[in-house]
Amino acid sequence: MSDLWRRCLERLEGDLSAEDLHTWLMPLQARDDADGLQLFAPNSYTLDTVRERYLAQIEWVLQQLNGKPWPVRLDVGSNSSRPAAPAKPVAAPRAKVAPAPMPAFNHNLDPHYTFETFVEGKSNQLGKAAAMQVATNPGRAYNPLLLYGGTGLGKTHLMHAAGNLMLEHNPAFKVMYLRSEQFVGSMIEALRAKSMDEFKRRFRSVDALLIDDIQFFAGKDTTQEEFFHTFNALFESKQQIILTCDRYPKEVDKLEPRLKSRLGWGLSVAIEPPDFETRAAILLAKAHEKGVAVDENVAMLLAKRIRSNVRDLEGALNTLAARANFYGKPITTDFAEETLRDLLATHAQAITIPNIQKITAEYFNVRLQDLLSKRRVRSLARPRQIAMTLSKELTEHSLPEIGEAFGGRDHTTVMHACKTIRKFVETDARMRQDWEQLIRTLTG
Ligand SMILES: Nc1ncnc2c1ncn2[C@@H]1O[C@H](COP(=O)(O)OP(=O)(O)OP(=O)(O)O)[C@@H](O)[C@H]1O
Repeated sequence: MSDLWRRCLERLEGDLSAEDLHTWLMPLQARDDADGLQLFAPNSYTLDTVRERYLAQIEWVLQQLNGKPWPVRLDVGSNSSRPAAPAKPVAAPRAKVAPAPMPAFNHNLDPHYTFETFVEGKSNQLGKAAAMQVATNPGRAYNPLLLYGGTGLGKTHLMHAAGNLMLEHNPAFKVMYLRSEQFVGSMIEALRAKSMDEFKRRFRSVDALLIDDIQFFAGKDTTQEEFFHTFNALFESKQQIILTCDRYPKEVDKLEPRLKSRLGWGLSVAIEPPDFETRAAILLAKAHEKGVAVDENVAMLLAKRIRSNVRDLEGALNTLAARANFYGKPITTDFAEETLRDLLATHAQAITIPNIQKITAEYFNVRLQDLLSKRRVRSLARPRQIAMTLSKELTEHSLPEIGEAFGGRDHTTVMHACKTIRKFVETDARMRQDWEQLIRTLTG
């Protein structure tokens, strides 16, 4: 094993879990030469994961070990295999083979996540528009841009899309994407190596900093402090900041108030769970992208039954595609029902009116019998309206049926509840959070 790589792994041991280290980094083979370190991954999946999750950290450690930036090249293959076929036959010994040119800047962006591959719907159109504006006019449109919402709804996708578009407009633009854990990891490493100046320079020298899932900063005081200063430096010199969070940041416990206030300086946009039509459209688009033949009936079946998030929808599609491929069968609705029986049952199970009533009552800490009673005090009326609206959105029951299930109420009462709650969800952050949390619990 290359000595440099061994030392790099030793350093990383402190920052990464043993599982991550064994799953992703140990299987890599390394070869170092004068031009940098070459890492070989056993397959492209490992390669993509290493590039996306660990490359920035590896480069950082190598820079610490070598006292200067140290290029890393990632390839599929093994140390003993020949390097990727050169364009022309190379007669000279390996040491003289010119290395492939390194990208000028390691932006960590996934090229598949673009605006073209993002399906727009009511639930995400504001987020998409804002991300496009920011990408077209970085540092000037909205700064920071914060995309927030539940898991698997496309926040990361939009963030990468913005970064990719910035690069398309200007390939020299220094965009840096990283997950918040990577920011934390780099900072811990810098603290340990007493190289905080370098750390600061590195993050402040970018044109656009994209940090995913900042809720992980909660409770990490030193990280927040450092991020706060990075934020200020970038903001003042009009460098673009894009962040994502799994909820409205004001609702994240243990996030410093001054940081929360900074996050509100630009534009915060909620990404909502997609409605039925958007789910079906996303599914067809993903199937097309993956070259999987899926007709509209199958897309509608999955979109109707899997409401939790796009990641689950995509997971179901992948399962279907793999099974269909294995058995050499076309993906019909019968095949989908059969293959995904357990999965669809799990998703269907939670979504009955009684279950919605029970979960809503628990969430708001009220008694189920009070929720269904005629009492009209506000502490009961609001949860009741929410439960009615959830029943309308998440089940196939009609307004009269829902009214009946809620203590024999008229269908106009249910209609009014739905109208009120939808308006509240759009305008009131607290209400939106309750709503999204309940949807997650019911559909997750
Ligand atoms: N509107 C959409 N169009 C196309 N693909 C989408 C859309 N929304 C989500 N996806 C896909 O769903 C998957 C999950 O999305 P993503 O990782 O962006 O979610 P997220 O909101 O960042 O979730 P998390 O908070 O868990 O990181 C990705 O493969 C993404 O491409």
